[in-house]
Amino acid sequence: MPRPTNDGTAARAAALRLLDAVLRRDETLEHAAFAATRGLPPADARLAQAIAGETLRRLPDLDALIDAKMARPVASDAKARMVLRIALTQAIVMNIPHHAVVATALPMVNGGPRRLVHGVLSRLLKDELPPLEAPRLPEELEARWAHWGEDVVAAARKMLGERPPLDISLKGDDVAAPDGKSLAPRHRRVASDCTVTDLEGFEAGGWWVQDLASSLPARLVPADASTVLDACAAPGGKTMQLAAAGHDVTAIDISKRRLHRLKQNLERTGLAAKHVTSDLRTFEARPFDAVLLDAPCSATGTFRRHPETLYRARPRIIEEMAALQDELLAASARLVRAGGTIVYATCSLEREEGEDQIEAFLSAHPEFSLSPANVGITGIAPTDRGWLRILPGMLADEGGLDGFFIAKLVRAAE
Ligand SMILES: C[S@@+](CC[C@H](N)C(=O)[O-])C[C@H]1O[C@@H](n2cnc3c(N)ncnc32)[C@H](O)[C@@H]1O
Repeated sequence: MPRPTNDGTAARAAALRLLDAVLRRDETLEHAAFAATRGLPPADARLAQAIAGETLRRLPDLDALIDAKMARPVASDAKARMVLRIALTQAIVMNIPHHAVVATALPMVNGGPRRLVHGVLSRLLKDELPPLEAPRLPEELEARWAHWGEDVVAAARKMLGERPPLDISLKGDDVAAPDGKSLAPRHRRVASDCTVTDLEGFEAGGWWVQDLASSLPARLVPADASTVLDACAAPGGKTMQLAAAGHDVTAIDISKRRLHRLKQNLERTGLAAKHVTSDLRTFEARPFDAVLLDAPCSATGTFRRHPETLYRARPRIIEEMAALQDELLAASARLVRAGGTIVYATCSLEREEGEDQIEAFLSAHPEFSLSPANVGITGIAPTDRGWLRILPGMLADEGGLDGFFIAKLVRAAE
């Protein structure tokens, strides 16, 4: 087990392991953090995650700066480049003194490309470094999102360079909760530079952290739906909304580990829902009045909080996710009663996981039709087709919200 250090090298080595896990092994930062920061004091673990996260936000710009100082090209996954990326991030974004940046970078390349890293880093740190406030997105992603419009891509860049706001959902109207601006019923946007567990009312359990966009799908479940299946439920943000709204909720998820977190969330908030570990595709039950399908996806809409999605969401992953969503939608159709509602959602900015998915579903299931996804929030309105497409740039003056696609599908009465 690594020993705690007071010279900062262990945190940088952990940041390097995190970056490596994301860029070379396609892991999420959250998943990679278990192994990469094991045994580190919490402050070092937090620093490692902050360095890796900030590096991933600005990778194309960091690489351009590095390349300008390299005599010969260096592979994108070479250790020298990884160490230089981490070092530059600390100097540019985190305002860490240059001597500390160099002193913690060089031990990572001892016995390796130390001379190269030292030389390039010295040349880089001599110059005035740009602030990188609106970082470029990876090239292939900028190309993929171009169809949303230049303004959307520009807004995405801006959002990537900013600290995302912290949204909370309230269990009721009179709960103890931190102050903040309310953009929707039972929503509050609070200061983001704080520790969540220190905020007012956390222990009392009257609220939970949930991006405003992520709270929209549950708002579309009809108030008179008595029984609701939360079909991909963990860790339970939407389950809690549904339970707080008074529905009889059954929450299922294929992951036992994630469902355990849902159980803990229900316990903290004192809300009730049945929970079952199950694959939705084989789940059997009497049809529900409504099914909320918050499907697994590439999660590219959450790039502000999870910048690694910008690199993980390659076309093959999107294709695999779309195939799974197709199966999950078919299972949801089987589990909703005649006259009932399916709310389908993905935190993705890819049409394959949103618009295309629903058009294909409607062709294969003529018994379903779209109902306008009106959430009654200023600035968030359904498209002409009736679904909600949440894009970068929406509610920008308020701090924005995650990218999402949400459709409300109603099954014809028999
Ligand atoms: C987007 S997350 C759900 C987030 C959750 N609705 C919330 O608001 O907290 C998608 C979830 O789908 C689950 N999942 C993936 N495949 C599944 C399947 N075949 N059946 C049921 N759940 C599945 C994953 O384990 C994951 O927890």
